[in-house]
Amino acid sequence: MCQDNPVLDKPCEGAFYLFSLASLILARFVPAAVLSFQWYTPEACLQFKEHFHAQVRTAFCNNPGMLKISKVVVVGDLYVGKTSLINRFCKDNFDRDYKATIGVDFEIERFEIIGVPYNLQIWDTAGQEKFKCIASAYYRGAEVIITVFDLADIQTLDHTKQWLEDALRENEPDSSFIFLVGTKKDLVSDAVCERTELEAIRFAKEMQAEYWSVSAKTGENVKEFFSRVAALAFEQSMIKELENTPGHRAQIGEGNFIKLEKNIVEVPEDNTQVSLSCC
Ligand SMILES: Nc1nc2c(ncn2[C@@H]2O[C@H](COP(=O)(O)OP(=O)(O)OP(=O)(O)O)[C@@H](O)[C@H]2O)c(=O)[nH]1
Ligand SMILES: [Mg+2]
Repeated sequence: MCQDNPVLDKPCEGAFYLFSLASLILARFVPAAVLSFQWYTPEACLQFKEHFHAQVRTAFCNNPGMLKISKVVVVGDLYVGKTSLINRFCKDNFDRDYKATIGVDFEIERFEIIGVPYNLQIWDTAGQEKFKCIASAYYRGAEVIITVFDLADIQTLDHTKQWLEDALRENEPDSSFIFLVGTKKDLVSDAVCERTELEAIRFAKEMQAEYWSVSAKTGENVKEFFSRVAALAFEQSMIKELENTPGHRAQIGEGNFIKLEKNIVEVPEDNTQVSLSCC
């Protein structure tokens, strides 16, 4: 079983809190695309209840037993570390040996956001050319597209635009959050990392993506990154659902919501962070 994320559970203090709050307020009111120049840090991933859209808060106060699922698709060159990133997050392990993904694979990860259960369905796709047509069949309906490159192999960054273009082609315009993720942070020196990140942030801007750097080996930024993914996807899908539904609140619970059998969730009135629940 996964442990609760200690970073997310511990209260923020002092400068961290201010930074976090400022980032969140920015993140709440400014679309991710506009923020793409920002370099996200673990502190930026916290999302408090009051920062969610009022419609979303109201919907969940009235319907705390609903469970929502969002689809996440992870793309990028072979060997960049897509599977390792997902395995570090979902299974908290790391394998030094390379085992190429054949076609696609997926994991479901449970979250609790503002006291509400929420699932991410994370699709891991193969980077090898020969599997591309199998993998691309699974791009459709992605609420989040994560384009991955290897911080230690700059060429893989050049290819991210093509991966993103392929994934976007299968989705409605402006329907997906886009992330650009540099992996294997542990393999590069601070100077190389900094240089590559400058280039990556430039790419992220063009791709209208949010940039993160992580290490599946050490776990650096991995939980924080997926918590950010979950918080943004959750809010966006809720707002979309509410906007697309005449009568808004009256219709909550239809569409792709899954009703839980029993009401296991209490929505607390105080500040509630995004937290990871057991696998
Ligand atoms: N040092 C280090 N090695 C990593 C990291 N992430 C992945 N690797 C290694 O890089 C290799 C490739 O990782 P995978 O996760 O299998 O790569 P992939 O992108 O899923 O590859 P395909 O499935 O072929 O598309 C493996 O040997 C991993 O152990 C990391 O953060 N640090
Ligand atoms: Mg793989």
